[in-house]
Amino acid sequence: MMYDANPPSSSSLCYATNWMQKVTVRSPSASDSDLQFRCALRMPQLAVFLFDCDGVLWSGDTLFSGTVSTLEMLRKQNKQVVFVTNNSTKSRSDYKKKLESMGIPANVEEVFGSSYSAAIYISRILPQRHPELKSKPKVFVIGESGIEQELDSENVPHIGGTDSSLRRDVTPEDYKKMAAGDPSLIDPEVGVVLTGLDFHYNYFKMCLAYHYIQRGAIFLATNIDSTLPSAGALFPGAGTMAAPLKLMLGGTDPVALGKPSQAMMDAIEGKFKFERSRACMVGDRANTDIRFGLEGKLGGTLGVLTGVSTKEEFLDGDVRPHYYVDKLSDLLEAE
Ligand SMILES: O=C(O)[C@H](O)[C@H](O)COP(=O)(O)O
Ligand SMILES: [Mg+2]
Repeated sequence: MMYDANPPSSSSLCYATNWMQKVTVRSPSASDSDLQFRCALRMPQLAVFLFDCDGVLWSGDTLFSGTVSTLEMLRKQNKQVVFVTNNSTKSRSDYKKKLESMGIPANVEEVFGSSYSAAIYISRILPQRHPELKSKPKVFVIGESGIEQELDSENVPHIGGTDSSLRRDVTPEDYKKMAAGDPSLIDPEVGVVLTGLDFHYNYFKMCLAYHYIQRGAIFLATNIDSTLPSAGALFPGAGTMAAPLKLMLGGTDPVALGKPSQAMMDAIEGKFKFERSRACMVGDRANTDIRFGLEGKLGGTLGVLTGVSTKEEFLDGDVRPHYYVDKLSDLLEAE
């Protein structure tokens, strides 16, 4: 069922036009009274759909039913589909494989992840703002291979990440070396610390990241989502990797390059050349996906209740989508 998350007060039943014609819309106002729908005028205009992944298409490795046919329906109506994920553990080519393994045709060009957003920020924007990075081009990574692959795609040197030699306890010798800035542990060419979702995070990596930042490395994050939806439940998100460093740094936040960062929106707009008024962001999380679409002044934002945010958040929170659905495949009702 499709809902309009911020309806005008009056309640009257109306039917959407064009491809949403058949969808009965219900006003989700607190009393859940019947209907108001303002998007009818806008919906036919929407030509580009930016799709969040975790919590919208799937939960971990479990594809939500109806996802394949919903994307097929949109593509059949010549709507452009772009996959915009904050999950930095996979690269664009990894996502192409995952999408295809789930029956969703996709090409690398249709995927825009936070790891790619971070890689192009570090390779194309940061050097202009920080010429000192010429002598410190390396990135110390907290994260998985998705980040490493995207940094490689932009020829950005990096250490840490999936390096298994870091998956160990810290020794008294390590403390001394880190404190002294011993190059056997503290690489003098590291100018950036980049944190993302890391399934192998440990005290040693945290120590190294902190000591690099203490020595002037720029503190970046692919994203700072607090939780990760998987198997229908929530788990520590990428933000929990940056949080200990933020605490140690007295509250300094990293620059986050994933949703809702408008640097990412600008990069996506630059790549896909779309009119923002004709684009809709579809997401399960109010403070990343929906904020991304609203602050990006997109023509529409659609919340999906199969992931992180609740109906109450979409209804009464500070960040309200234009519309929301219980699940993505509800859009099929329109066909
Ligand atoms: O912790 C994270 O990185 C996020 O929960 C996760 O990756 C979100 O991915 P998205 O919903 O943007 O596809
Ligand atoms: Mg999501």
